Amino acid sequence: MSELSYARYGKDNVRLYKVHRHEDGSQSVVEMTVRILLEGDIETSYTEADNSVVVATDTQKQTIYILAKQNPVTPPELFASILGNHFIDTYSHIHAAHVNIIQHKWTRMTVDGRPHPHSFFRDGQEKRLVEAITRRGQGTSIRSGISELLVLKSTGSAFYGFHRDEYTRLPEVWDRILSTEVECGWHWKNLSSIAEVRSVVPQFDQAWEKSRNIILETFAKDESASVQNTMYKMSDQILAAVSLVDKVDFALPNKHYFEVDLSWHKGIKNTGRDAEVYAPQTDPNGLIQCTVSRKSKAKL
Ligand SMILES: O=c1[nH]c(=O)c2[nH]c(=O)[nH]c2[nH]1
Repeated sequence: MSELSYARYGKDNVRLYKVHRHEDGSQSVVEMTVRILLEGDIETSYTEADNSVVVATDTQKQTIYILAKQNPVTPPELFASILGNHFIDTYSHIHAAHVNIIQHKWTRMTVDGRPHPHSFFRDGQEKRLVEAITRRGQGTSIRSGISELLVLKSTGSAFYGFHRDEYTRLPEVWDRILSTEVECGWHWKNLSSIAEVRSVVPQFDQAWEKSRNIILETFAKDESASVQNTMYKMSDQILAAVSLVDKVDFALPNKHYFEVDLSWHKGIKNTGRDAEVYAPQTDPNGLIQCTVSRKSKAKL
C-alpha cells in the first residue's frame, strides 16, 4: 500500500563551544551549531518499529562533543568531514552522513590598543557555513559558505533598461541605494577521503577569506547595473581565485529603500536628486539567485 521513499534522521541545533588555550596565556574560542542527518539501512525503524538499526540522536550529539574534544573543530570543513567519516566508518549500515555546521562570530576585543587575550564580542550576525555530505565509497562533497552578511551602498548602483509593458510601474534609476544580505556558497571538488580533506585544510580558511573579500570589494567597487550582474561578477572572481572550487551559488535579497515624497509639507524637495530621507522596506523584497560553474574544458 505504501513505501518509505525518503528517510534521514539525526540531531539538529547541537550548540558547541571550544576553547583553545595557547602557551602564551591567551585563548581562542569557537562557537558553532551542528546538524547531523544519517542515511542508510534504517527503513525498518520506520516500517517495523525496529530500533536496533537506530543510532540514537542522543548518541549522535554525544559523539559531536567527544570528537570535538579529540579533534580540532577548525576549519569547520575539516570537523564536518571528521564527523561524517566517523558515522560511516563506525556503523556499517549507515551509508551517508549529512553534516551542517554554522560557525558564529566571536571577534577578539581590542583593549588599550591591544588584542585582548580572552575577551570577544559578537561582531555582526554573519555566519560561516559548511554542508558536508560523506557517502560510503564516494568521499566527501563540501559546500562552504557565508550567510547573513548585511551590506549597503548609498550610491554606485543603477537599474534601467529592463523590460517594460502594461504591468510595469517601476521607473528607471541611474542612482539608487543597494542593500542585500549575502548568502553565498562555494562547492569544492569531491574529496575522495578524509586524508584528501586533511591535505587541503589550509585552503578552507583561505577560500573563506578570499571569497569574503571578493564579495565585499566587488559590492563596493562595482558600478552595479543590477543585482544579477554584480553577483555574477562575484561568482566569476571566486571561481578564478579558488582552483579547487567548481561551482559558486548566491542568493541575494534586494532590500528596497523607498523615496518619501514630502512635497505635501511646505513643498519640501525629497525625491530624485533631492532625496535624503528614505523609508527602508522589510517586505516584499526582490530575491535574485544564481549558480555559476567552472566551464568544463573542451574535450580534445
Ligand atoms: O537589480 C535588480 N534586479 C531586478 O531584477 C530588479 N527588479 C526590480 O524591481 N528591481 C531590480 N533590481
